[in-house]
Amino acid sequence: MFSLNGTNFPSDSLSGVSRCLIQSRKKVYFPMVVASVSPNGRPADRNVSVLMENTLKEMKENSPVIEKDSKSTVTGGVGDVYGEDSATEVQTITPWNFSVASGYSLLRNPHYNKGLAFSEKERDSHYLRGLLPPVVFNHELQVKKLLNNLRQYDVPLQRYVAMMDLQERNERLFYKLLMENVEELLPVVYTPTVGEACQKYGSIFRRPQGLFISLKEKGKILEVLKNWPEKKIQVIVVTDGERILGLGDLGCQGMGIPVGKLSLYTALGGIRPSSCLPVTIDVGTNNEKLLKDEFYIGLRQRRARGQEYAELLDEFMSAVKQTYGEKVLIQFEDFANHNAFDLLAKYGTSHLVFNDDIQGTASVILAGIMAALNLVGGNLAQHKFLFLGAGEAGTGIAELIALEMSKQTGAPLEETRKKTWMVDSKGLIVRSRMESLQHFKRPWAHDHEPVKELVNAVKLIKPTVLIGSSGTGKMFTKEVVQAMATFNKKPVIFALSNPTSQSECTAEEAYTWSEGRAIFASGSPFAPVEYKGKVFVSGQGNNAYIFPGLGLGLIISGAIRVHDDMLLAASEALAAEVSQENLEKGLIYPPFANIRKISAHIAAKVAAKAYELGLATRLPQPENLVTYAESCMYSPSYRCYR
Ligand SMILES: NC(=O)C1=CN([C@@H]2O[C@H](COP(=O)(O)OP(=O)(O)OC[C@H]3O[C@@H](n4cnc5c(N)ncnc54)[C@H](OP(=O)(O)O)[C@@H]3O)[C@@H](O)[C@H]2O)C=CC1
Ligand SMILES: CC(=O)C(=O)O
Ligand SMILES: [Mg+2]
Repeated sequence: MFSLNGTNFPSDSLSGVSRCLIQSRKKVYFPMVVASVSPNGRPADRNVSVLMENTLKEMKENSPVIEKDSKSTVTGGVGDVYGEDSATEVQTITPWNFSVASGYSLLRNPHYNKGLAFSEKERDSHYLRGLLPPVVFNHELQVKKLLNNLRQYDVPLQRYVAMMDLQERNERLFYKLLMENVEELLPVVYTPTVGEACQKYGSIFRRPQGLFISLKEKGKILEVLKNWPEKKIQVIVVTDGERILGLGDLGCQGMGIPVGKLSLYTALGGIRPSSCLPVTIDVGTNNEKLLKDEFYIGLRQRRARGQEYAELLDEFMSAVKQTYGEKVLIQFEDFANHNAFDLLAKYGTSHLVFNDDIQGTASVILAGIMAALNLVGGNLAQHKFLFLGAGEAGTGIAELIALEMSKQTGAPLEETRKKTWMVDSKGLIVRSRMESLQHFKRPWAHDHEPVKELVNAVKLIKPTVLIGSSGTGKMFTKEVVQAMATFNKKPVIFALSNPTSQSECTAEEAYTWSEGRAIFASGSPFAPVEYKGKVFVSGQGNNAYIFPGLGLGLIISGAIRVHDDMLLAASEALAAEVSQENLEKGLIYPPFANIRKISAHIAAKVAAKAYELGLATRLPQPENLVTYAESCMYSPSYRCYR
């Protein structure tokens, strides 16, 4: 008989190796799998078979964050099962703190499955004989095969489904494939394809991903969080699905976004997948088409508003803090603006939260502008900005530009904001509209006569930088782009709306209509364009450049709050990664191929800022934050199971 935190088990119910786990003093043999407990609480036999060997020292070294990358076959992480505190203690067995992985179950467990890459020895020791064909593939060959398979699909959604299937089957293979082919596969797991996937989520739904918290779970969210199999969560991306990209209210089907964003946290920012939690809050949908769709997966009711909504969100935010502590990062994603700004203001002072659409986007676009200044000349304060779209993305970017300008010139924010103009669905935002404006638009209501059409606003304001954040496609017409090109030698144009169908213009339109003079970036990627014998490559102005590195920086420093200065630091770090060679091609963002290195630099700057502001709790501050950030990143290399 032995006891695990008060629960007694017959000693023959665990294999010898697991007894070794309990008994060993010097080395801790830490099972990936503790036990499968039957309803009567008895561990099922043969389940403790996959072991990772780790010394206590290694565990302590590994403990701060995520995962120490390691070339070793056996180390490579802490807390994959229990988290850092588990090094010396086996946790109480409850239905949610163990998993089964041996033999057939091992092949069905995406965290540990290696498919054909299981070695002969592993096949022997982990009851896999006969469950796999005789061939052994290495990781590289598996990646090659999958890439070949993916390229056979002509329809992007088929590729998306294939990638999700892989993630559900073999997580490490999924991440290796994604990380090594990030430029090719980002558009599959992220914008634009993830937009279509959300629209059709009900039809393509196979296995649930992430946590669904609906009004039905009101009063029980703490329990719902316990149903999630992982205990050590470091990043949560949460949406309520009301503004999914530029596609509007997709209700519960917005889950594709947190899932996609978090796979980028891992692939681009090195956050361990098991510490990422995608969440969709389902308060209904006002999308009539979905409400009538028999395959819709969410609550079939119109959206809850007011107190009912606020109470559910409040319960969620409290439950998260109670379950995962105050250092869990919560990223708000794709909320409609009537909730987004309020949620950020409400929880920004009590939780480690940021809104990706408002703040992450601001940071990435400010970086792009900083890089563009190398091409167009002048400093920030010498430029004039016009936005189409005065919502989360638009006003978020505008505010960060004003803040940076204020820091650079010493001018008050009220002054630097005057460099920015905005057009919404009712036309130019001017002072005479003040009374009817939502609060986040008011700082941008300057003195001017009313102007209805964008093209007229462009002609009157004469901006040097035009930014589309309207969620409405094709708004940068030929006339608009040509107007920009009449008074700018090199007009800077951002068409940020996602997915591609909602882009304010295409790369081809921007280059052709400006006669090859535009400095162009877009939210969703465009293929290179040939114009008059020259090839133009455009950058992707997407918050995916920022949030993975920002998150990594917050985690490695143990930050307890997000501060605007961290966003500015992230912008500077990203802009510094744009090489002369990139600029010569007209690129104002570095290639995504280098994103892990870029994320480490962003993380280091963000972490340094957290220490400087006294918001970091992980002490002492590492000497070299870049090296430290890199050393903490998740590696998808397979582990050798003993
Ligand atoms: N590239 C990136 O990294 C990111 C891109 N985005 C994209 O930006 C877009 C907007 O997102 P977000 O700011 O959150 O959305 P919001 O709903 O908060 O804001 C949209 C704004 O666009 C205005 N608008 C809509 N249609 C028109 C039109 N035909 N003419 C003029 N103005 C219009 C709205 O006007 P009104 O207020 O009058 O209704 C509103 O001000 C989305 O497509 C999203 O995918 C968002 C975040 C990041
Ligand atoms: C990129 C992103 O966050 C959006 O389009 O909403
Ligand atoms: Mg978003």
